[in-house]
Amino acid sequence: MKVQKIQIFDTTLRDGEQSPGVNLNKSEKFQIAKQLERFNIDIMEAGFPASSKGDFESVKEISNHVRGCSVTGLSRCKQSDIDVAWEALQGGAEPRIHLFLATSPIHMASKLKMTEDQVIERAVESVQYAAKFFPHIQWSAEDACRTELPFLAKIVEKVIRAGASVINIPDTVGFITPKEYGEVFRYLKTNVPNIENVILSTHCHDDLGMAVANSLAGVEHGARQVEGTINGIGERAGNASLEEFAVALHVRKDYYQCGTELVLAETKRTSDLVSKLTGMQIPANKAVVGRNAFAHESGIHQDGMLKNKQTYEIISPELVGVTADPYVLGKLSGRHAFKTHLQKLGFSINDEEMQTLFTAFKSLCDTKKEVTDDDIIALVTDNKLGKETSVYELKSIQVNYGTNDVQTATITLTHPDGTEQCQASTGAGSVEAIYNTIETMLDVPIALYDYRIQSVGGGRDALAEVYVTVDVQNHRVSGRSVSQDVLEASAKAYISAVNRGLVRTRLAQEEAQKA
Ligand SMILES: CC(=O)SCCNC(=O)CCNC(=O)[C@H](O)C(C)(C)COP(=O)(O)OP(=O)(O)OC[C@H]1O[C@@H](n2cnc3c(N)ncnc32)[C@H](O)[C@@H]1OP(=O)(O)O
Ligand SMILES: CC(C)C(=O)C(=O)O
Repeated sequence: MKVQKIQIFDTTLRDGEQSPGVNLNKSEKFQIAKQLERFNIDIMEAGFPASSKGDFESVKEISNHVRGCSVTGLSRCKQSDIDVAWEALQGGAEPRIHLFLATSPIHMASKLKMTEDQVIERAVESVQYAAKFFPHIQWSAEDACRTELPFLAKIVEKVIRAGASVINIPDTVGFITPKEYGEVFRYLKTNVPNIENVILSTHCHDDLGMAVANSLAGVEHGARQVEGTINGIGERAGNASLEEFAVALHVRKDYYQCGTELVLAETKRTSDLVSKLTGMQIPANKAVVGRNAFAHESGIHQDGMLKNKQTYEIISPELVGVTADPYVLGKLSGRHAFKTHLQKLGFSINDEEMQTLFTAFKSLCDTKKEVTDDDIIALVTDNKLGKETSVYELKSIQVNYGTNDVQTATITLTHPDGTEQCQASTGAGSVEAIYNTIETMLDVPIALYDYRIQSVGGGRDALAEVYVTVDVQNHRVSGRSVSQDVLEASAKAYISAVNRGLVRTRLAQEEAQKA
């Protein structure tokens, strides 16, 4: 099968920056440009040089330093814009200008206030003028998809004759459907002489959610360049998302018989960088780069995936540089995924334990939105603890507090072997005094990692709920306790975390011995 190459024209730094709220400085634009170079795009639209001094400087810097692709800048059909663009782009390896002029009746009459003939004349003049400087000229018919086809064909013919080597057919307002867009390309191919000598390009907006589908339709009808942005950012609802387009071509090569030369493994990194620097968050369910794009939560899907990934996965996450665990445990998960996850966490569980743990897991899921690894470790250790008698227990606690004093806690603790010990220690605060005292009585070193307190219920008799996270011999574990008294809840939460830590340490030793 012969695979036809599609050129990727990235306009993240131009149309992408037209996203409301996005404003990239020179250094941010340069960082994105270098990542786009690693992504191996073919053409990078670095900005609109005549729009501001800052954008001019950015385009110039990118053009002078990016070598892996051709750098271009947008320009109105206006000599002064073309001059500024040349000044910014002339240091580049393959300088290219992107000229545009609107061709739809509404844009010509209301915005440009020009007749059809004037628009043709201006377009031709501008291409001819740009040809004095630039070896490559792209010309775009702004709002092409609301342009009458005979007029579109006429102006395209004239600008080709004037020297344009790429003709772009933008769906500026995201209005067209895939079938109609294909028709536009088919019409131009049959009605414009010498059109085979130029590259036809798509540029689709996503107002009706069809930007990627339209770009693919353009490719099916002869477009050999596709414009878009990373994460689909851009004016209004954005542009065609390049990562979605490229992965669609890759996965459905059998159908499109076309491909890009993008380094797809750089997809996620590129998307993350653009999201970070533009401040535009990626929706979790966004195709290819969303947090959930490769995540499977329901039991039947997870079971299928564990048996054969091809049951539910058409894109391998590694293809686009995603490494996250695909299995999300939640209330819709089943036994197969739960057991596999326990194994990943280092626990081998027999059938009887599995039954108890799975029931406990399902009830936890009914009360908690997201079940984390910490929760699952707590389930396993609590299951073991439930059968244990050998744990530390708080027998009594007394705290001496004074505003000008160091605080003192006196604690009686029952050790796992049944013996009792009473000890006192000081601390800068009451909770610290309690934790210092408990630590002096334990056989293992404990490091406090996190402490949080909240009230349960309202009013004077509200309960105190304390969460504690500690490290016990390299195992991070949490404990929780609720009590009428803040200090008692603090002590009990700490001891509960320590008990879990000790069980976790012992389980790890048992697993190591088995291995
Ligand atoms: C579809 C697109 O995404 S096109 C790109 C859109 N991007 C941008 O506009 C971002 C950068 N733009 C800017 O910074 C400013 O608009 C500038 C610097 C380009 C121009 O600013 P101003 O001179 O103040 O003009 P303003 O933006 O208000 O109006 C645009 C003018 O350009 C004209 N114009 C619009 N498109 C074109 C074109 N392709 N070729 C020639 N003239 C054009 C308009 O008719 C209008 O002319 P008028 O002043 O004679 O009425
Ligand atoms: C300048 C052109 C290509 C454009 O951005 C559009 O029409 O949307």
